Amino acid sequence: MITIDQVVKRRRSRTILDHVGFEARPGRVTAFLGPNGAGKSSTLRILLGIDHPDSGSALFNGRPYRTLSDPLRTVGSMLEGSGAHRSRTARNHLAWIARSNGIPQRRVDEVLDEVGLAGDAKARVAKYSLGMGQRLGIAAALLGEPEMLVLDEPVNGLDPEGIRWIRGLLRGRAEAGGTVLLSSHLMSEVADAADDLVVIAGGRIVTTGTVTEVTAGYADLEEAFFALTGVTR
Ligand SMILES: Nc1ncnc2c1ncn2[C@@H]1O[C@H](COP(=O)(O)OP(=O)(O)OP(=O)(O)O)[C@@H](O)[C@H]1O
Repeated sequence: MITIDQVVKRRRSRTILDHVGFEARPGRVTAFLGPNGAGKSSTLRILLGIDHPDSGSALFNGRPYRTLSDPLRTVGSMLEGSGAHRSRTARNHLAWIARSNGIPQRRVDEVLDEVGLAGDAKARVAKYSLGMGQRLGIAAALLGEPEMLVLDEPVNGLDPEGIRWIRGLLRGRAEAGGTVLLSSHLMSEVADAADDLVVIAGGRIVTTGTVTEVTAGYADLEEAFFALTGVTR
């Protein structure tokens, strides 16, 4: 269970997160949606303990990320692509993360297989496409077999087959009882894969609910997104 409560973040004189609060529950895929600059990454950085809020809290099963005793086995995360150094291979990158977190090396091959990178595992990350980098980031998130996943814009750079693949992966994790939170600025590409939606605009949560609840009264998902976020087409 992920619980974000009344998070406020200021940058210089601007309030970029204004009492942001929502939950992502076990067994469900929660999509955190909003246009560019809405505050998605800032919220997820606070959740993952990279930034501090000015007030409020962001917790995994009631605990801040920084206090988790075995973070990679509890929460798998991806922020801004793979995070791998360009000169490394995917296998080296994952093996290093596994080693430094006490995760068995057999998991490296398992996750490479799971994300479809087994055939490219020995290529340097510099040669990877954007979509392959996303798959590597997701592989790292899965290494510790965590019960919760937090992914920032995971569909970015994926082709239609990749988007279908990630939808299936996220659904599978939720069906196995996991908690899945992913952000996107593309409503249509993730809403189909989601159970619950959280929509943010201008640093404020503008709506939360199931897909049916959020889209009630609108022609379709796109219409709801544009109306709720004030983005003009
Ligand atoms: N380090 C920073 N210093 C100043 N302003 C920042 C900083 N980081 C983010 N912001 C501002 O905070 C707001 C929210 O940014 P954030 O990156 O969280 O949005 P986002 O919804 O993730 O959008 P995107 O998908 O474009 O990253 C934006 O107006 C951004 O300019």
